[in-house]
Amino acid sequence: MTQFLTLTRPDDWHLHLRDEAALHAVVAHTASEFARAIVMPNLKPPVTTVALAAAYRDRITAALLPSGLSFTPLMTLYLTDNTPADEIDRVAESGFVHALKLYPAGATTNSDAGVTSLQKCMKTLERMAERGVPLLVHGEVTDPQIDIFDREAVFIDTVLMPLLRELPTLRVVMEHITTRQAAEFVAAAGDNLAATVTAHHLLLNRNAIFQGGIRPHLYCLPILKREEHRRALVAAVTSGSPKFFLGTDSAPHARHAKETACGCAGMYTALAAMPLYAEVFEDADALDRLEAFASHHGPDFYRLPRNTGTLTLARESWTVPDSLPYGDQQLVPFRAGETMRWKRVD
Ligand SMILES: NC(=O)N[C@@H](CC(=O)O)C(=O)O
Ligand SMILES: [Zn+2]
Ligand SMILES: [Zn+2]
Repeated sequence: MTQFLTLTRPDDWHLHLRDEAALHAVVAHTASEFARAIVMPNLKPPVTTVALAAAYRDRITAALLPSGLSFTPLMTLYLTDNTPADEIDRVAESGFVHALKLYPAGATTNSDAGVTSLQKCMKTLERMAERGVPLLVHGEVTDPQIDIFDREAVFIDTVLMPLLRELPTLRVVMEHITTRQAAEFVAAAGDNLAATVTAHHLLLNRNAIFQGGIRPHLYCLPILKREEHRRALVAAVTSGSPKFFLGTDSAPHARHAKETACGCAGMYTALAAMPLYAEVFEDADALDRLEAFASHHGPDFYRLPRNTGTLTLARESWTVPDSLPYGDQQLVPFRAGETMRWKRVD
């Protein structure tokens, strides 16, 4: 049995760091495993311009200072109906903003300012295709008539396919994919389409949300799906295809905002993200493919250099804390109170 796992230092290609006290509470967890992360822009108000992204990047760097960890936040902008095409030129020339994020209005946490119709953004999307700036998509339709478990598959057919037909060179990352349909669509598409996959969608199916009672800490968007879909995701990430890479979608919300009559969507996996992915790959008998998924495919897609340092995990059990400090509140991490199989050792 493998006892130590040393990998090129990985990156997280989908992360929520929040702001202020929350940012201070979480950023070192990510920076202790990952060299870089694509930082999501769904703050309140959202990060819609290169100038706002520069200020947010500075707040992240300042929050990390006490830890002494080296970490590069890769910034993104929140696409709105009114993002001017000229902002894309500023992105392309910035050197630190790496993508724009499409939140269909109303699809998820802090998406109210999101896009109401892609038709309103065509000039801006054309400029992104010209300048090679990737579009990251929360791929779910928002039509309340569509069953929540079908919203990703319907998004592919009704939004993503027409968009890629209209702009065949646009570079797109389908974020946090959760279905067989998404895995198959991405695998079969051109090099300009890739996907991130979370640890929780690889580890759990939708039964987990209701095991012995309702479990608000396992509610996220897109919602967990059937076992058939989880298996398709595991097959995709262990296939060796460069189109799939690591994105935790670690999304902290205070305990009281999760344990309530109408709880927020999001799981906090950043405390031990790599040990979670290691379980998935080990259980699929594919530990030798973890490094490419976690450390190679992402930078290759984003046209960035791979990291030079390493990260080592050891087979060593430890117990995840029941809760973590989160400003003057609490944060319940994924697997709270449970035992982990792998531990980061440097
Ligand atoms: N994934 C989630 O359930 N929540 C994310 C938003 C998102 O990535 O859709 C959040 O910001 O809380
Ligand atoms: Zn999302
Ligand atoms: Zn997210």
